[in-house]
Amino acid sequence: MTSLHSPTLVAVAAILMFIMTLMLLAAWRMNPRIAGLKAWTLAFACGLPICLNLLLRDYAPEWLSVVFTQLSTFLLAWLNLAACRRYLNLRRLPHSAGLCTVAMLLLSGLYFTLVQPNQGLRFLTLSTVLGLLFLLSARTMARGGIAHYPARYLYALCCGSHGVFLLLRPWLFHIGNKGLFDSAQMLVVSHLVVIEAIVALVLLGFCVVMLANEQVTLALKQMADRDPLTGAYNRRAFMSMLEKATLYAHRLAFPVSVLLIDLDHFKRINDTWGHQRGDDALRHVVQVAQDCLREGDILGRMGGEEFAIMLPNATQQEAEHIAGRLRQAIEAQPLQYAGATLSLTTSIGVAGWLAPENPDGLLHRADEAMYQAKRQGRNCVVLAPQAV
Ligand SMILES: Nc1nc2c(ncn2[C@@H]2O[C@H](COP(=O)(O)OP(=O)(O)OP(=O)(O)O)[C@@H](O)[C@H]2O)c(=O)[nH]1
Repeated sequence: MTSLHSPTLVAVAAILMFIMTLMLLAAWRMNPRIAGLKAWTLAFACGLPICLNLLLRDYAPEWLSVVFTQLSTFLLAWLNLAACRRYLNLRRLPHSAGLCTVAMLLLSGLYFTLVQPNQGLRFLTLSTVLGLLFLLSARTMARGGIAHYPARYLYALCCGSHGVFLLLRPWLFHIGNKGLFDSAQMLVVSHLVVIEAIVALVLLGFCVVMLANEQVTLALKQMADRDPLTGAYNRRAFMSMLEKATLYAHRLAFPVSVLLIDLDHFKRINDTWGHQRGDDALRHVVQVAQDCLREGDILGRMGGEEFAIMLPNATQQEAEHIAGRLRQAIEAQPLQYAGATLSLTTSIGVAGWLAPENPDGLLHRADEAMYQAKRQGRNCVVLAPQAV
């Protein structure tokens, strides 16, 4: 590695940074709604001046080169952290924290250059700040569950490893300067530092593209599976999940039940209060229902003012209990609008899955029970007969 020519290495890094910035710029222009892409593009754009500064530092006064290095590397790490927070819709970083850190970096940089020259301490200060910022970015991104968001964890891994290396590299130079490394080995160490930075930034660039892709895929899946008005699953997604649940129930012999819920006299709400309030009422009912359900229960909008809930691992009796609780909750929490109260009630049909019934048959029995509830005067729960 001693045969590597340092300026060539830095020039390669500059070309790579330029390509990565263009790649992110294209990703941002194509997906301007993905939060954080703009900040990531700007962060990578800082890579280019860092490389140029490394190439030209012999031709400029040392203090100017130090100021430039501190500023551009800090901006890269800070914008990276800001991008992570924007991507996850977290609160923005306070400008005061950024300004204080950069002022501290500039002052220490100038102090260790002009007042008490000490390259080691200058390098240690900068590396520590950058390392901590990258570790903070890694910690910010690692959330949501690796199964759901693998790109976030891959990004966190790359960011975290780079952060650890940044924290360790001053010690590497410290050991070398103590006389443990000869000048050839010190050259290898400095090449290693540049190569690690190139590899880390290229990997991070690809991870950002993966993050953008992950968000687009999730948004498309959301659009395909969810009802846009209420956010509940749509009929197709609900039926597909019910089918899977009945297959598992058949194989593993556990119960599955379904509630079919219809809002009572919903036409009156639309006619009296308008379609807009009708929509609010539908959203309100979904919210109340979600609050009553356990994790793993699936709520779907089957059409109009009709909803279905799948309760995996619940017998018909347990489902009847849950339906009663839900009916009461919806009745007890009317929709408040402009000082008025919109009372809402529901008729609920309950059916427990009977092997080897198919999902349509199960839903049909719940539907029959729901119509029975309507006939019985509404605002009540009716159980489907246990025999098909
Ligand atoms: N606001 C709003 N209304 C909807 C939506 N989908 C269906 N509806 C209305 O829901 C009403 C359903 O009316 P009906 O089927 O007569 O039932 P109902 O008035 O609830 O009476 P019962 O079911 O017999 O208690 C109709 O007026 C539809 O226009 C929607 O997305 N938003």
